[in-house]
Amino acid sequence: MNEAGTGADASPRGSSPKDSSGARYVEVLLPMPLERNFTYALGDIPPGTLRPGTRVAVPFGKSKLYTGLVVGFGHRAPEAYEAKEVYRVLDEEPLVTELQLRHWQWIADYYMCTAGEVFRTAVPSVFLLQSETRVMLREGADPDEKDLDDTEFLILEALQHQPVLSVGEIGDIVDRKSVLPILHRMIGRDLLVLQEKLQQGYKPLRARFIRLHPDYEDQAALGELMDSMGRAPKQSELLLHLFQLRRGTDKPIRSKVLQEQSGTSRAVLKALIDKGVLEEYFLEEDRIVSPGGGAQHQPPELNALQEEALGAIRSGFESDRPVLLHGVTSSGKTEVYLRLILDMVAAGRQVLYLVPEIAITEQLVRRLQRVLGHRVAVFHSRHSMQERAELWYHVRAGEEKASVILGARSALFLPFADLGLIVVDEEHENTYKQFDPAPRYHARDAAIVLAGLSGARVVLGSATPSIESYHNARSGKYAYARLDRRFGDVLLPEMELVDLAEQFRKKKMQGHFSERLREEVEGALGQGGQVILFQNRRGFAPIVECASCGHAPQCRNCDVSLTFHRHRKELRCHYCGFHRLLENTCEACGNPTLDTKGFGTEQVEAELAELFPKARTARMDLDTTRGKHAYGRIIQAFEARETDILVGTQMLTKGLDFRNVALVGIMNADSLLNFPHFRAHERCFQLLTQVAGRAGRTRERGRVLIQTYNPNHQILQQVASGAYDAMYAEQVYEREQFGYPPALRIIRITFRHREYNRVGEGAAWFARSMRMHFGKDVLGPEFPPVARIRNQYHKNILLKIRPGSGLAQTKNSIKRIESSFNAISQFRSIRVIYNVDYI
Ligand SMILES: Nc1ncnc2c1ncn2[C@@H]1O[C@H](COP(=O)(O)OP(=O)(O)OP(=O)(O)O)[C@@H](O)[C@H]1O
Ligand SMILES: [Zn+2]
Repeated sequence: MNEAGTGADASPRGSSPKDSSGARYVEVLLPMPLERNFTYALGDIPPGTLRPGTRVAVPFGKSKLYTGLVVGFGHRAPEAYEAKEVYRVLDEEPLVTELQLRHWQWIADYYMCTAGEVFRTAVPSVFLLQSETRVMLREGADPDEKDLDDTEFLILEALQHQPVLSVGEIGDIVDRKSVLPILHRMIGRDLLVLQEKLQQGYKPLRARFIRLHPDYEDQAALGELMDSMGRAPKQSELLLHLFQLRRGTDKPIRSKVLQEQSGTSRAVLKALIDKGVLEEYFLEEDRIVSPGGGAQHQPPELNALQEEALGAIRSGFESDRPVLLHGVTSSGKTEVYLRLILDMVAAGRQVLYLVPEIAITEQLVRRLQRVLGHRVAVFHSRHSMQERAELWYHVRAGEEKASVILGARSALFLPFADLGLIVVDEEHENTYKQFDPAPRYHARDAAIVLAGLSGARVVLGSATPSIESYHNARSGKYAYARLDRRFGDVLLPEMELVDLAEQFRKKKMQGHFSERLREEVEGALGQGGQVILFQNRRGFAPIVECASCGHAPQCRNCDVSLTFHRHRKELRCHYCGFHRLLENTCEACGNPTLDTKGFGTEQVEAELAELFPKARTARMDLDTTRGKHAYGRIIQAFEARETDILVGTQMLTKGLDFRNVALVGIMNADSLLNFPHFRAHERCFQLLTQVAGRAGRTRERGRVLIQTYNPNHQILQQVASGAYDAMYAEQVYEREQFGYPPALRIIRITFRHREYNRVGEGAAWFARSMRMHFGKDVLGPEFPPVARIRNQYHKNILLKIRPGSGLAQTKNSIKRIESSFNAISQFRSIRVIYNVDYI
């Protein structure tokens, strides 16, 4: 089964007229991987009520209902099948703009998927009710019976008996024709919600905040109060600290901070609350918006370098090109974006601020809200569907509270009314590329196309630009601005490479800590500084091996060794989540001689407890950050200096701004160097430079220690000396030699099936056909390093596309090969997956 449906009978897409007058048919896009749109009859529906982007409920397949989008109009019935009738029109105003439809079509064409797949990804699922969608009563919903019509009443009653029902089941209970629009309306009125898979470990992060009771805001009353405090010195001390904290800010004050600052106990605070002098209240941390609405604070003055960069960006905009802002870590790129954002907001246009990972942007949210107030909204995949749906409408209406949208790659799909600027922060991050499922788009590149359609500006920012973007800047395709120095002229951290082989030989290792690293950690802590330790593997040890027979426990679904997690005494697969308890004896030979190899963050943390028993440590990796607010908690504790040493994986690298980090230690750089990928060296440079960039950002120069067995490796030398341009020159040269981007474009084609032999035969057949067209530009098929994941075998073909060889034509040829492939019965069940611009 090919992912894109049957490619054979594809009809040209997007060719039908957009004008509805006199139309009797509509062309409907369904949120599924179908190669073409379906035509439906309008029946009694007046065509004037429809526009492209309006949702309609339509039947599809055997008596199933789907939510589709009108994309065109027609006067004649389709020839191949009898058109069914549209059941209902779901929107008065189109949910999706015509500009979005054009953008989706570009994504579908470029990334070789269907517009239906883009539709499914782009629109929050709450807008896409279909027969299988499961709905339930919203907790606490208590509608007045008067406000309900008979059908609504019936639905609510049915849901009281059976808490979860599918849309199809509800359709059977009431009149099936009308159920979708009614449900959409009831969701809009907050009576129903979709059943969502609950986030694992989800708990809203609520913190206690404290304020003066409004009665005492009055000067006279306050004076009286302070006079009466004579016999309670601790209480008056605490009040004085509260006034101090309030000075110059109107941010909410956390009870905990007040207690710490005043050095008083909870009992003192409690006494004042009981007296009615103070009030305690709760807020969810990520909902804090500066009170009073509008912008509260002026942004800081830019320094001369920042002004210069700002000027360069603005003149780049004049030339209608995207601008690459290349600024070393902590050079103040964010403040420069802020100026551009303020310009745009003042002009009444919208801004999209893309970040690689939304969960770790609380710091950034706070920085933006300080200046922009309530005009910033966060689009977060962990927000409830309701919240995402609301934001959708705000963005579409161009409301003030949706002036600036901060989000990860999917925020690109919001229905902007008037988009003026897109900021792509940390543009080099590979999380901008969606890997699975289709559309496998690159958000940076799709953002540039969206900006082109919207008449918006684009600024891409990074301390370590991707080779592609820097290449585009050098060739003049992008304009370029540079920030070479850190803000406040703080020096970039001093880097030192520590030779692990030598340390072992001289017996200077303790666990995975060299003598140098131990000294530096001690030194940093001794001076009240904080430490970040980076290890790119989670868990305790990636491999468990029997010392007697050499057996290493493997995942039963994937071709990988299981990782040992000591805390849970478990072996876990990082590909499929399979886990089991670790036995004391080897499952193969029965000897109690199991040993671990390699190490992950959990082990680093355990060693720290022995080496630095007094230090307060925390760990940030996938295992410790599953809940919605887990990142936030770890980051805030580190900011508040409640943690001395933070151990983590690459999550640590993404734009965090800590003030007090004196030392960054890279536990082992070698696994990054030896990764089998044409981008390995580029990524290693980026990752290490970014982690290193967390050190010494504000006052004193920070230090970075890199432990490695390859201290003379070119890339590590380049990291240590901050030689981005040298790294770039070398990588570009190599990629030209071996034929990789940016010299060429690549498409990776993956074949996936449960049976090893079938994948092999199918991929071989496909590769042979491709070689007839493309000759030597076809590489493979090859099994990837992990050939089986979740019981599916994978095999890859890589196609290299030379400049000027017609991308569209190439894709058509591949699609034709795929049609023939699907005509061969034993191959039909093999999934074919395209990844254009595979990174
Ligand atoms: N003009 C300014 N006035 C005052 N403080 C500034 C100014 N510019 C930057 N800073 C401060 O300098 C620090 C680094 O700035 P910022 O976080 O914007 O750097 P960055 O270039 O985005 O860094 P990175 O790429 O490492 O994320 C921040 O704490 C920021 O508040
Ligand atoms: Zn597995």
